Amino acid sequence: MAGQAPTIGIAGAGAWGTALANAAANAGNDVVLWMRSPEHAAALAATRANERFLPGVALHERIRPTAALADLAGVRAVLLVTPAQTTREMSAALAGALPRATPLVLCAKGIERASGSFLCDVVEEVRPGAPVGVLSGPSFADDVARGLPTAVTLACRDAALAQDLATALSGPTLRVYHRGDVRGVEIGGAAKNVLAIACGAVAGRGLGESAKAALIARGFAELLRFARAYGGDPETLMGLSGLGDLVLTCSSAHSRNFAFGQRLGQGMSVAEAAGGKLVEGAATASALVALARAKTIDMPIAEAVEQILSGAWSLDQAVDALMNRPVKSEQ
Ligand SMILES: NC(=O)C1=CN([C@@H]2O[C@H](COP(=O)(O)OP(=O)(O)OC[C@H]3O[C@@H](n4cnc5c(N)ncnc54)[C@H](OP(=O)(O)O)[C@@H]3O)[C@@H](O)[C@H]2O)C=CC1
Ligand SMILES: O=C(CO)COP(=O)(O)O
Repeated sequence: MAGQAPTIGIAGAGAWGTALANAAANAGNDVVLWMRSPEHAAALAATRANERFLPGVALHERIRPTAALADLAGVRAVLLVTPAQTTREMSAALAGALPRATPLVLCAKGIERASGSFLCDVVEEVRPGAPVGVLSGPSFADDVARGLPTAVTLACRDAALAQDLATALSGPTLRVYHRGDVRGVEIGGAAKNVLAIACGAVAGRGLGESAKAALIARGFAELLRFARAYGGDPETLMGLSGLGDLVLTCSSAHSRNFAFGQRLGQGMSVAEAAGGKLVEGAATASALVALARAKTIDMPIAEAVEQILSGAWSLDQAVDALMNRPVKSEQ
């Protein structure tokens, strides 16, 4: 990439897109930060802050907000940071704006609900032959934006590209590891959100810390089984994007997925519990469970979350179902 301007493009200026923009700028890059609303872009440019999604955080001076996709045309790589379910429409829009060689790095965590496709497969369908990567790991936007030490993983099938992008994005407070296992990294991010809803529900219902720890451990076993069956490397799942993110998201009410589960556990309806926030695990649960069933992968916790979300089971029924499964060997 010698000779190219060190500019990173970011599509999506919510909490995570804005935090990543600041981190990329801190790492020495110029950043073009795209959002769909021209009014929002004008507000960011005028106030040098994103009060709607990341209040109290100043926008780095090297970030240029824009609502014109064409402004991303010359960048070194684009990080796609809009919700998982917008991946198809956003990659199609970006396909029209970017040269084929520009890598697209997915930062959303989920599985496409309508098709049951992994997000990287969606991007590859829409931009055949173009380089695709995934960035994922334990990282609350607020922490990254405040410059607290954070580590994530960036995976591309092209190992040299993964290393190059990880180096470009790593800075004083964000450490980016690189890896070749795209599938493993994206599975970790997508599935942990569903499991975090279960952990939140247990906390909300007051079922105790022991139950939460059991869910994390047994949830991790589900993650491993699923990843193995769908071509992820189990070693990836032991790392930041798997176990690391599962532990973070299952332990903190700062997570929207955990907080959503917590409110379900306190007795709110599914609609009330979301509270207008993005809850990726709720959007992905049915697709995850359908993929698991298609390969007869045993994922009772993910199944229980899906049954609660679809209204088939109450939380108490889900707990009963999990506790009364036949006694088995731990694996
Ligand atoms: N927040 C976090 O700590 C982390 C989030 N992530 C992941 O990043 C992804 C985004 O999360 P986050 O930034 O927190 O979400 P937010 O809700 O904060 O922001 C979502 C952003 O996506 C934009 N958007 C929504 N729909 C569309 C669309 N159809 N077309 C274009 N833009 C759209 C919104 O724009 P508008 O304002 O116009 O609606 C907004 O800028 C999720 O998959 C999440 O799991 C990953 C790691 C950490
Ligand atoms: O993915 C995240 C942290 O790594 C953010 O989780 P939530 O979407 O649950 O807030």
